[in-house]
Amino acid sequence: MLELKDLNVHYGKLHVLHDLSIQVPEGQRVGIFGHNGAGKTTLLRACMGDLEHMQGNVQYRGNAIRTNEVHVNVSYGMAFVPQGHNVFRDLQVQQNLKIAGMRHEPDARKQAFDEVYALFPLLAERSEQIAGSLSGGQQQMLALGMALMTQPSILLLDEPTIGLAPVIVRDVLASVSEINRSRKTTIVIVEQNVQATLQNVDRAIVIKSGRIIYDGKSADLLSQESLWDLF
Ligand SMILES: Nc1ncnc2c1ncn2[C@@H]1O[C@H](COP(=O)(O)OP(=O)(O)OP(=O)(O)O)[C@@H](O)[C@H]1O
Repeated sequence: MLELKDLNVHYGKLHVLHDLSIQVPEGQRVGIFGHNGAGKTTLLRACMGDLEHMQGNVQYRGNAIRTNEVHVNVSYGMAFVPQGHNVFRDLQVQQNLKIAGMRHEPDARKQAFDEVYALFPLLAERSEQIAGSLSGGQQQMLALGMALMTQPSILLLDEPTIGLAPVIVRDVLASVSEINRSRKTTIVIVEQNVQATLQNVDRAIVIKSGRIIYDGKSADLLSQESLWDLF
């Protein structure tokens, strides 16, 4: 379980997140939506402890998440894929995956490789290709694969479909759902592609100016398009 209780985040004088309390059970897929600047990225960074300061309580699987200790928080089973294609462009696909799985012993790394290649056969086919020569969608698959090399129990994804063509958006979101289905990985995904994402998550949270204005089943939000005017 990921638990945020009375979370407040400021950047200097700017109060970005206001008294947020959210509980994400194991294995749930949660979509976080809202306008630019609503505080979605800040929320993900708070979950990882990737902030200078925050007030309130963030816990993952009973472990207190502390700021400035991302390396410790990762060891609790968390992985964060930030916005953009976070791959080493000059290295091969397999070298990218190897670096991401560096902390593993060889046997565990082999298992992680097998798992990633089973989920993304395209990465296996292109294991020797230079990452920078992959398409945008393929690079995003590689970024997901790299996150999976740490064998996380929760994946925090910041706009993984940004800049991708609609058909590729669907592929990336379907891959995220497949990761959840096959590995039971909890998913927290920030997205601007609201409709496509709602079809791939169980729960939707809408944030406006750092406050939760909707928290409910994604299907309910999907069927009430009038609610989309909220954000
Ligand atoms: N490191 C920072 N220092 C100062 N202000 C910041 C910092 N990061 C974000 N902000 C500000 O905090 C607010 C929330 O930003 P955040 O990136 O969390 O929003 P967001 O909902 O993810 O937006 P976007 O969709 O544009 O990524 C914005 O006003 C932003 O300008």
